[in-house]
Amino acid sequence: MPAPVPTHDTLHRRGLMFILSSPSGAGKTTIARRLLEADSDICLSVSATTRPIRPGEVDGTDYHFVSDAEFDRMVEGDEFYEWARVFGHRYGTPKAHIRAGLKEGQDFLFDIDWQGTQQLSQKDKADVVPVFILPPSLEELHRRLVARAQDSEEVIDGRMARAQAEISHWDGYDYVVVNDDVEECFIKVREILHAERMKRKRQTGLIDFVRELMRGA
Ligand SMILES: Nc1ncnc2c1ncn2[C@@H]1O[C@H](COP(=O)(O)OP(=O)(O)OP(=O)(O)O)[C@@H](O)[C@H]1O
Ligand SMILES: Nc1nc2c(ncn2[C@@H]2O[C@H](COP(=O)(O)O)[C@@H](O)[C@H]2O)c(=O)[nH]1
Repeated sequence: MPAPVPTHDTLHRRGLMFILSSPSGAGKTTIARRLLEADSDICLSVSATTRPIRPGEVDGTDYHFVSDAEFDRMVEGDEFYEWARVFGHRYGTPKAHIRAGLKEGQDFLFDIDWQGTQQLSQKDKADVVPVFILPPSLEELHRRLVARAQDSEEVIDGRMARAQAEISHWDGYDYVVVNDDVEECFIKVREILHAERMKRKRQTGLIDFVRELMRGA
């Protein structure tokens, strides 16, 4: 049977790795959740972490919460795409499914820090779309961490102490968005995702489609 003629609706596209990074409390998890609700074509890359679970978090949905020994086993088994130590705990991206998913056209959303972004960019630059979220001010960042009411004062102080060091990595990102108003920030981030999907290099089915157009069929 002859292969079906491609149409613009059925064009194959390679998936992308959409990364959101920011200092703790700037709002990347909030924006990530909005994006996942609004767009069924992107799914969250659920990281493994050794940090304790927070109230309201669900194991397997927000993170895979694992022991130090389990994390060691995963590192030794080469199960991570990238991993890093952040705020005294280890966090890593399990690589199962991601490479195969990208080939199939699945987009993945990553809520990871600058160390993980560097590692993914070094491995698969063409698939990575790195976005950095900035807070409108350090005062507002502190207010948000306190208002989130999920970390002790000591943990919040530690995260604030690291905020400027995190912000110093802003220039390693292709896109930078200030999260002042959540809705405005979400719209900008969604626009970046939509534009990146249209890049010629990602639309791998274009060659056959254009070939058909050129044949005048
Ligand atoms: N634009 C905004 N205006 C006011 N509050 C916000 C805004 N964006 C996020 N928040 C709130 O700030 C707090 C921190 O947001 P969030 O948990 O999304 O940050 P984060 O960058 O993912 O932090 P972490 O790296 O610690 O996970 C949350 O309580 C969230 O509801
Ligand atoms: N390099 C990686 N960083 C990660 C990963 N998962 C989360 N993170 C980053 O850790 C901090 C703290 O997160 P929190 O949930 O404890 O507040 C934050 O910057 C995340 O983006 C990962 O798999 N790799």
